[in-house]
Amino acid sequence: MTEKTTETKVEEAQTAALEIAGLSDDARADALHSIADAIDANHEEILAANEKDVEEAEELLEAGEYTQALVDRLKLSPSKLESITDMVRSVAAQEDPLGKTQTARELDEDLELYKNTVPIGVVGTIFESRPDALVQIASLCLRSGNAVILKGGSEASHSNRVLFELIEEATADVPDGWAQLIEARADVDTVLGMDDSIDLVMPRGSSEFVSYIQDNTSIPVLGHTEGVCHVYVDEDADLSMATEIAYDAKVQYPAVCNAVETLLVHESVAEEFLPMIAERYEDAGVEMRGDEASRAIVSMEEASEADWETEYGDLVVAVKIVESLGEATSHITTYGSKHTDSIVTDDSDRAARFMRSLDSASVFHNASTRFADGYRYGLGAEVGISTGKIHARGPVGLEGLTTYQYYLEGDGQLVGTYAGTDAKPFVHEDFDGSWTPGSLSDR
Ligand SMILES: NC(=O)C1=CN([C@@H]2O[C@H](COP(=O)(O)OP(=O)(O)OC[C@H]3O[C@@H](n4cnc5c(N)ncnc54)[C@H](OP(=O)(O)O)[C@@H]3O)[C@@H](O)[C@H]2O)C=CC1
Ligand SMILES: N[C@@H](CCC(=O)OP(=O)(O)O)C(=O)O
Repeated sequence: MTEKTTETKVEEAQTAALEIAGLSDDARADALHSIADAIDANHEEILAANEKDVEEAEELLEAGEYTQALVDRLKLSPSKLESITDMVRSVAAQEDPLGKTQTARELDEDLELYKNTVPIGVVGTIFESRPDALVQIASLCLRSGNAVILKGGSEASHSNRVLFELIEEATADVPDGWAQLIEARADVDTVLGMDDSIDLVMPRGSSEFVSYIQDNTSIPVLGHTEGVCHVYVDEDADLSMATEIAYDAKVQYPAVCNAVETLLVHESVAEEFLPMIAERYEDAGVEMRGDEASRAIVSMEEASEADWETEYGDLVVAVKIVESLGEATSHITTYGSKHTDSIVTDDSDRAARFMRSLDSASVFHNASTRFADGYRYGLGAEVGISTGKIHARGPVGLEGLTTYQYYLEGDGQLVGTYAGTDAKPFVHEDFDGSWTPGSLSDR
């Protein structure tokens, strides 16, 4: 059998998008349960494929060509597979994102305007070598009635192929072609040129890569890029809490984009706090790199200017002592990536100042940056963490995969009635109600 071209795959997805949008809530949820069951039943096959990817990646890690962070994100395990299927089932359990009436407005008697959620259409996704991302993205797209083009990182190709085939087989009742796998960078370039057929491109990866996508397509792009995340330990912080948060944010999963990269510490608590966190970090093997003031308190490597803007994705953290909250927020504005930043303080006014001064997608008070995640936000899963502002920010779940349509239900009204010297005034009053196909509400 000849392999389909990328153009054919995109065309098939476009046809499927129109059909999948019409599938019932139950049909979309049932298909997700079939995906979860298929993954549960095929651990061996998935892990064998993943083993091949990991072996190849580990060779390149030894040769110094890959980072540990890449290998960590690539690796699957039985427990990771369980958490993947939990996420798929959790996406299935989410309320139907489609057909929700966001606004019902009476324009005049028997003239009603409804703003209703609908799928985006065909979504092109390009993501890093993280096989769980393929399953999360496909699940969210299916639940929200979108067709999806999936392009994962080349290091995960064996894992992605097996997972994709399982998803395809498990969703035999869903319109054919709703999910398509592409593998080469050249295929991505083809997709970027198909602006008539693709409605949105979501790239996840380095900022260079996301810029490359933005520069090479006229399709709207929702970028998901690096996380240079901060924890600021304020002068009024509970230092035990600050230690636990700084530890969790760095150590719990250092390879991911919501891990903390820079700790900012108010000068009045630095003498007490830095030795506390240094002891915990030392136990976990975290390397600290600090400014001169931090190094005068705890022995660590010197941080260079480049450290402030580096996403280590590893057990390394930069440390800086600041004189004020203003200095902390200005440091974050200068060097951060508008992903996720957190303040630890008992002073709610200062917490509010911190949160309002920053332009990051997620800003936390007394919590670890690692909470920036679709599953933890109750979205079921995430397509990724958007570092763009329009149309979705932070963890992108089902809502970020929908747009809306206006439906107007009338009874023969004409615009001429509402224009000119004897113009009839509009009512323009919102009411509680949802659109019922083809009829006016019986309020
Ligand atoms: N905010 C978020 O949700 C996320 C952020 N990230 C960030 O991404 C970075 C790590 O990603 P990394 O593993 O380096 O991923 P890369 O940026 O190297 O690659 C990601 C994907 O883009 C593809 N790609 C890269 N360059 C091109 C190109 N020129 N043309 C076509 N496709 C291309 C890769 O394909 P190929 O493998 O074939 O090269 C891969 O599928 C980190 O900074 C991380 O924080 C990652 C994921 C999510
Ligand atoms: N939300 C995810 C991390 C986000 C993400 O996609 O990270 P990554 O792909 O590793 O850069 C989590 O908390 O595991």
